[in-house]
Parts: sequence; structure tokens; C-alpha cells
Amino acid sequence: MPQGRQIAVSSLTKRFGPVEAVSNLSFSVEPGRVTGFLGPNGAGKTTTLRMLLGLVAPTSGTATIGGERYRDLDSPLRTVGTSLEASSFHPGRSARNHLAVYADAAGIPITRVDEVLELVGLGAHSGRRVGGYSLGMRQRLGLAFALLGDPEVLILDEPINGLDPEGIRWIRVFLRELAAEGRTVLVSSHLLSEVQQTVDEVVIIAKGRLVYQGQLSGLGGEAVVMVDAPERDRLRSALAGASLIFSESDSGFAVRHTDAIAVGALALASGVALRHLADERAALEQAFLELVQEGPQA
Ligand SMILES: Nc1ncnc2c1ncn2[C@@H]1O[C@H](COP(=O)(O)OP(=O)(O)OP(=O)(O)O)[C@@H](O)[C@H]1O
Repeated sequence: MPQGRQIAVSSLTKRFGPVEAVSNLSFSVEPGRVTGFLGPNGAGKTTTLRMLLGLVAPTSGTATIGGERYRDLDSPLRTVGTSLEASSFHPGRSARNHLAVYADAAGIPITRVDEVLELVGLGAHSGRRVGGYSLGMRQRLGLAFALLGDPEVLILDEPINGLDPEGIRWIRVFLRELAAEGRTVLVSSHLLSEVQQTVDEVVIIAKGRLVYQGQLSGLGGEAVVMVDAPERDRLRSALAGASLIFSESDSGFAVRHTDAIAVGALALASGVALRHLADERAALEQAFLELVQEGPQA
């Protein structure tokens, strides 16, 4: 059973000439759960992952896996699996052929190649040219490549992008199982909605800086009571009279820092008949968008 290792990013900065792609970024990723690495296009996700995998040298700061830099790991392919390199596979060669070359170089038995291709559902297509693969099949191949060394840590760049609904359901279950086995699973995406049902924790960056790390539930999704009445003016007076904080739209009132029971009791006491009353949460996606648009508080 693989034991996951902590990923630790500490004061990491990367400049490309005048562009600061990653700025003083610090976060950690724990084993045994799926962590989403989120941010809009250009936020610096790929650059961070590339530094973590020793593909780009940081300008300053450190990125370690189990306390070691990637290049200092004894057997990198058996410790860290990544889909990052699979995008550069030669279109004229087969999936099996590609993986066999890597397996051979890392001393991994060829039987493992067929095993991982089966695991990701490519068993029947392993002899086909990668150039003929759909985007979804390429994603599965990236995952097969990442799994080759049965690694403790998985770092996957946008693995859900391009999958069809069945593929999305499949990868959700698959990633969760890998984490449940004790592995560390880090999954990047520019869409919260894409990973929302897969991740336990999120690290969110914007403009190269950390804007949030923690559980999804802490992201916002603030509770609001949605309430409406045929006689809006009377309801508005009742809400204002009770010093409640609310906003008004075409669909009625959104009242904060209270609950539906209290608002219902207020309406009853004020003799206002209601058309609608419900506890809701401000959409998570909205909270995410506001967070990345506002950017880090420098
Ligand atoms: N090799 C490079 N040379 C110059 N600028 C670069 C280089 N690589 C990345 N950048 C710049 O660094 C910033 C962050 O890019 P990065 O690819 O890390 O973002 P990302 O969050 O992964 O976005 P995407 O999802 O679009 O790939 C961008 O402004 C990008 O143009």
C-alpha cells in the first residue's frame, strides 16, 4: 500500500523576464485526499507544477515532495506520477509503445504497462497511434502514464478537461479511490465546477499568488434566505423594521445572517403573506469567481 507524501510549496517565485508568473507562493498538500489546484488561465498553475517536478527552476523559494526536491528523489517515477509529459507523446506511436519506453527506463516490468492501460480503460486501444486518440483518450493515457510507477503522489494537470460525462464520473471515482489508498492527489483545473465533486480541499491562486487554501465548504457559499411576497412593499418594511441585511432583485429578497425560520416568523408576526421562502447558499462558483477576480490582497 503506497504511503502518500506531503507536497510543500514555500515562498515560491518564478519570473520570466518582466512577467512574475508565480509570486511568493506557499501551500501544502496532504496525503489521503484529493486536492484541487485552481485558478483562471494564466494564474500560474502549470508553472508551479513544472517547478514542483523539476522541469523549471524557481527564481526563489522551494517546492518539495516528502521533504525532497523532485530531482533529489531516489526513484522519481515510483514516487511521483504526473500527466504533464504525456501531452508531448509522439502522434505516430502507440500508447503501449510510449509507456513501454518509460517503463523500461525506470526498471518497471512491461506487464505494468498493460495493467495501467486496462485500469484507465484503454486496454482495447493500446496498440493504436496516439495521434488518432480523442482528447478524452489522451487524458486517460496521461493518467496511465502517471500511474506507471504505482506512485505515492499524483500530480495531474487539468485531467478532467475534455472528458465526456461518463469519463468525468469515472475519473471522479478513480481519483477518490487513489486518495483513499493513502496517496497524495493534486489535480489542477481552471474551473471549480469541474472538480467540485472530486476534491476535498482546494488551493486557489490568481495572478501567481495564493488567494485561498482550505476546505471547499469554507470558500463562501454563504447562507442566504430567499424570500418573496405578493405585497413586496410590506415585506420590505418588515425586513427593514427588524434591522435585517438584505438585497432586492426581480426574484425577491436575499436576506443574510439569518435563517428561513426567523424570516417566516417575522412575516407571520407582521401579517405578510409569503409567495416563497427558502434557505439557500450563494453559489460556490460565484464565490470562486469573486475570489479570483478580486485577486490576492497584496
Ligand atoms: N516559458 C515562459 N516564458 C514566458 N512567460 C511564461 C512562460 N511560461 C508561462 N509564462 C507566463 O506565466 C504566466 C502563468 O502561466 P501558467 O501557464 O503557469 O498559467 P496557468 O495557470 O497554468 O494557465 P493555463 O491554465 O492557461 O495554462 C502567464 O502570464 C504566462 O504567459
